[in-house]
Amino acid sequence: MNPGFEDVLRRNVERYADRIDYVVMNHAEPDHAGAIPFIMESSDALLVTTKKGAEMAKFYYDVPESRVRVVEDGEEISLGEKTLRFIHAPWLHWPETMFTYLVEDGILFPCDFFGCHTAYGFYDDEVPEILYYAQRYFGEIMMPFRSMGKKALEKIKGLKINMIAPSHGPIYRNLEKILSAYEKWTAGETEEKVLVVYATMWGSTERMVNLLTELLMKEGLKVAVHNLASADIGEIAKDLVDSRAIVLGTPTVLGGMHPLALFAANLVKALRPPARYAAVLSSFGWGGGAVKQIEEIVSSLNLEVLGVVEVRAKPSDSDLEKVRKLAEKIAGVVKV
Ligand SMILES: Cc1cc2nc3c(=O)[nH]c(=O)nc-3n(C[C@H](O)[C@H](O)[C@H](O)COP(=O)(O)O)c2cc1C
Repeated sequence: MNPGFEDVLRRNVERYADRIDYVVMNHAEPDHAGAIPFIMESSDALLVTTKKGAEMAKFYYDVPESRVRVVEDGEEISLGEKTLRFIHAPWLHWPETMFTYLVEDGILFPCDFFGCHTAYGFYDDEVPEILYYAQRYFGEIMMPFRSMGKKALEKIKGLKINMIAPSHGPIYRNLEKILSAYEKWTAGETEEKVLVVYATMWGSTERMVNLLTELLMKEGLKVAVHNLASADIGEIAKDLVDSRAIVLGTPTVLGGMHPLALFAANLVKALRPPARYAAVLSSFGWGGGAVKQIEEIVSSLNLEVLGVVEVRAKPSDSDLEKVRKLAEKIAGVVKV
């Protein structure tokens, strides 16, 4: 629980129990574990976590070894009528993460996995656009750890799960939709979709972006376009989850990429999306430099560059023809 909400936590605990024996820490990040110093001080509880979690609890929350019970993968703790089973699920999205499974009720507490950044709705079926929130969260938090997510999904396959109660967003009592979405996202399955992110100062890059977008849409592709001057980074992360190609548009600024485009390129690098193809649109005034910089970044990613259209000042007719050719090439590989 977030630091600053200790009193809320205390009141909630007092409603249900007169003592605490165990505090389960699925994840050490402060939004989940920030109240641990308070709860450890005000009780004799043991902190239940993975080995890595014990190390994190020591550094973040000064919890001594004597107050920790390290649990192995699959280990259970009986609370009398209820049993908690701990499932190691590392790197979702920190190294210490685990899931807790309440055996008798079939409730899985996967912490951040399956999360949504929305406070709207208690159960999934009360939020019609739940998959939108789930995809956005996946893109922002889980996408770089797709292979670990895949392993975790395999691990919980044999469990009888009635509900999934993540630590952010609604509780899932209908599992099929979210499980099949996670199967797809962790496998890196993309759609016939192109993500276009761009910056522009005087509209030249934007003219090429607009033409490319129009042509790709005519080809029947989904196109998500974000002008970086006003873009919502979470939306870009969401669109990276299922886009097969990424187009970056940037003018040259001071011998390199526009700072917003540089930011976007670094974001793509960090989030490790499943896209396979890239293309670049760029404009310069005298000497250029943006394309060289973007090519350096893209070469460190696992992306095939389908084309670069670089124009001086404004795009000429022959430049626009190159954009048309690029659109054809993109459509040719993105459509399967
Ligand atoms: C602040 C600023 C810095 C620029 N730096 C360069 C530069 O270093 N090299 C260059 O070739 N052009 C430079 N330019 C010119 C732009 O790259 C050029 O105007 C380009 O056509 C802008 O594309 P846009 O219309 O998509 O914004 C600069 C322009 C501005 C406003």
